[in-house]
Amino acid sequence: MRARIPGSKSITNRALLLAAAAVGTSRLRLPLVSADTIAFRTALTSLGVRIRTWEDDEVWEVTGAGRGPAGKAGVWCEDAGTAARFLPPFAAVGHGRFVFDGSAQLKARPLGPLADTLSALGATVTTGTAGGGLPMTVESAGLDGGAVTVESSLSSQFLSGLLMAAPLMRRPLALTVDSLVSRPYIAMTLALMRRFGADVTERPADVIEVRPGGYVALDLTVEPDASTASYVFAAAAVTGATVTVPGLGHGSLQGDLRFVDVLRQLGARVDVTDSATRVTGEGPLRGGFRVDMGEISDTFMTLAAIAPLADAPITIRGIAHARLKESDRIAAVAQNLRALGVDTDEGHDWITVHPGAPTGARIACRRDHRIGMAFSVLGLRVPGVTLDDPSCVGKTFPGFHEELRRLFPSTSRPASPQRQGSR
Ligand SMILES: O=C(O)C1=C[C@@H](OP(=O)(O)O)[C@@H](O)[C@H](O)C1
Ligand SMILES: C=C(OP(=O)(O)O)C(=O)O
Repeated sequence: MRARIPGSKSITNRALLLAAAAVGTSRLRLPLVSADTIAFRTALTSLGVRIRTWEDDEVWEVTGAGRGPAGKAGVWCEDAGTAARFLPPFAAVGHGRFVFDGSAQLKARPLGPLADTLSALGATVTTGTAGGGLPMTVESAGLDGGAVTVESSLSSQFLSGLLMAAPLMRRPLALTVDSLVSRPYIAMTLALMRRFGADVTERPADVIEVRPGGYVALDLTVEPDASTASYVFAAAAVTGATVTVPGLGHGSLQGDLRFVDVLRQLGARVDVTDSATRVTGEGPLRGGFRVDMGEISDTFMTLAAIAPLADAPITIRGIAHARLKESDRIAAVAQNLRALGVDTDEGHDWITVHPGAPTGARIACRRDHRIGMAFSVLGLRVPGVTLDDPSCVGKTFPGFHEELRRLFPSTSRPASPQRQGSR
């Protein structure tokens, strides 16, 4: 079966920002169209960037001015971490006063290290709480660059935002990276910056140097989202089906494609080519391992939700920063697994899931799309798994339930809002 996986959120929102910072008109083909990317697009529009959509949203055309925004603006980031972390540095290389705000969920997520670094670079920044958080006000008259350290143990997004703004600074910027999580997202940022023409050098000891010179407009086709693909790959592994995702293969910019290595460890067959990735379920899942998912933490819930079906415990570690996302994801996964009758142990940065015979339960999604999607996969094997908020998937994959039903029509599938009447 060929899955229809929408475009990468991380690539879409980076490409929107880089196109907005470039001189000229860029075209993004097959962007992700979901709450997170529409929020990012709308936020850029509030900053004065011209964006047009064509062909039923299959092409987004962005006209950049080659500089940061000017004037005064209020910018609504909704639930999007990428908007709250990528847009303030872009505003700081502009001229004016910009106020960023977002949902209660986003307000609870950290921004302190970004505020500190922007202040060290010369912007005037205030945040909603002492530790940093929305609303964030940025007042600036452009930035000079220089040498700063970016504390990156809570999120890599602070560093990505600063890096992408750096070519619009007046002088070179040298960033020393301290305690980086989610490292593959920085490789994605640097790769996309280079495609848009930036001059970037990675030096020893985690120093990244970016020289001024701006960006040039580009036409870019967005790959399918690898984090989203984890759900259909896991679904193949637990049902014995074969699922192929075209357009995701060797050369992908997304670290989360490495989730298939975890499925291989569980006993699934995995084939990755230049143009596609295919996963086939091959009998019972083999547990009895520990895996560090700190670099691919958006996919740890996909593994944790199917882990009770394995023949031995599975420990996932290195994921403390997953407590700072749309929900405290370690707590959310543990709570829901226990509600399903599955033994679970957790610590600050790890979770152990024991084998079990999960019963049905109503999953508490905590407005977290990935909790909803991960437990829907378990629902393919366990009758009576329902979601308290099926529409939470709209943050990154509004058509998730329909696509899972299209791929697995005959499996006991509970998560559909229509059939369960649980909306
Ligand atoms: O840069 C990005 O596009 C992202 C980075 C990751 O966040 P952290 O760096 O906060 O772990 C990831 O969880 C998020 O979904 C997208
Ligand atoms: C953490 C996530 O989103 P963001 O940080 O971009 O809001 C996610 O999509 O899982």
